[in-house]
Amino acid sequence: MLEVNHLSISFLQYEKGLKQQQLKVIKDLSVSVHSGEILAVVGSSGSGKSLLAHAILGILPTNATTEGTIYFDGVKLTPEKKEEFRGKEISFVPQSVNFLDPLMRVGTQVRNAARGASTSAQRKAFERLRLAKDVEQKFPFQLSGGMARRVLASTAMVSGAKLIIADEPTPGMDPTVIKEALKYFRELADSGCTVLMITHDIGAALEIADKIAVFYAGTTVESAMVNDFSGDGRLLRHPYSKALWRALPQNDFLPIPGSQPLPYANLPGCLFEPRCAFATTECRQDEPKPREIRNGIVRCIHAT
Ligand SMILES: Nc1ncnc2c1ncn2[C@@H]1O[C@H](COP(=O)(O)OP(=O)(O)OP(=O)(O)O)[C@@H](O)[C@H]1O
Ligand code: NI
Repeated sequence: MLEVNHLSISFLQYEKGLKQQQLKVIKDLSVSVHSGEILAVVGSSGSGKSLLAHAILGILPTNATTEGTIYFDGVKLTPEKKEEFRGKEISFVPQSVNFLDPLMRVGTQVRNAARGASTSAQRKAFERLRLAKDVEQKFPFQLSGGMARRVLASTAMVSGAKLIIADEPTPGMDPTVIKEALKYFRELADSGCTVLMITHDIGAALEIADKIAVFYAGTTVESAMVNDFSGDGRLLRHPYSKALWRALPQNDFLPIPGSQPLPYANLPGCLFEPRCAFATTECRQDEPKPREIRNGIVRCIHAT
């Protein structure tokens, strides 16, 4: 249903005076999701998760240049196609509540954004996400952060879209509402909808996703089945995925020392090498190419 192949995104930036430089923030990123599946995209802040969503939707800023191809339901997504599908076949739950129109009552917004969803569908979604009846009459500034996020999620839920891209849909929500929202996404997927869910919350991802794509410094280091995240993490293929898994409170709770390289660091070899406990001199030479191992994809020359 969705196939992103070798996506790269650069931003044109001005340095001192009129000198310009291309800053590559996403490099050779590929992901694919089948219909009825939930793919969770996890990775630290700044790894390129939102940019992937914006590239699929065609809402990158104008100083961005992209390479690579994106297919949706067999159709190559050109800028025209992206605009045609946006809000119809492809629905978006944005990370920022600033996507809400400050001057429009939220009930009307949800129905408009979902291209004419019925009032009863909108009310059902609000009820499920525990938004009181009077919320539809409110303006965005009258909502709390968590309420605004529930309004944004409702839009995707009533849209009837074939593909939902949800960028951090749950922060600020109560645990019971998070559970309900996740269940809602799962039901939509079970009824044939495809979901790409971007999240910091690996726990939430593991609860509902079929597959997990792990992002690091603008690329996918691993795509794994959800069941690979279990036990001591030995089924995982990349040292970063294993480290993420072990950093969870229910596991060893061990943080990973160091930090993600910045886009302009321009490391020659593996981007995770500086933080990797298993790195060898070969890791510093070439960028590892994606390889298929045990039904997953990994970018690490040492993975088995
Ligand atoms: N308009 C822009 N111009 C220049 N760089 C940008 C722009 N937008 C994003 N970036 C850079 O691209 C990288 C990826 O950003 P992105 O928003 O996709 O991260 P993210 O994984 O969604 O992070 P978070 O989890 O914090 O939402 C970051 O290094 C960011 O600084
Ligand atoms: Ni983001």
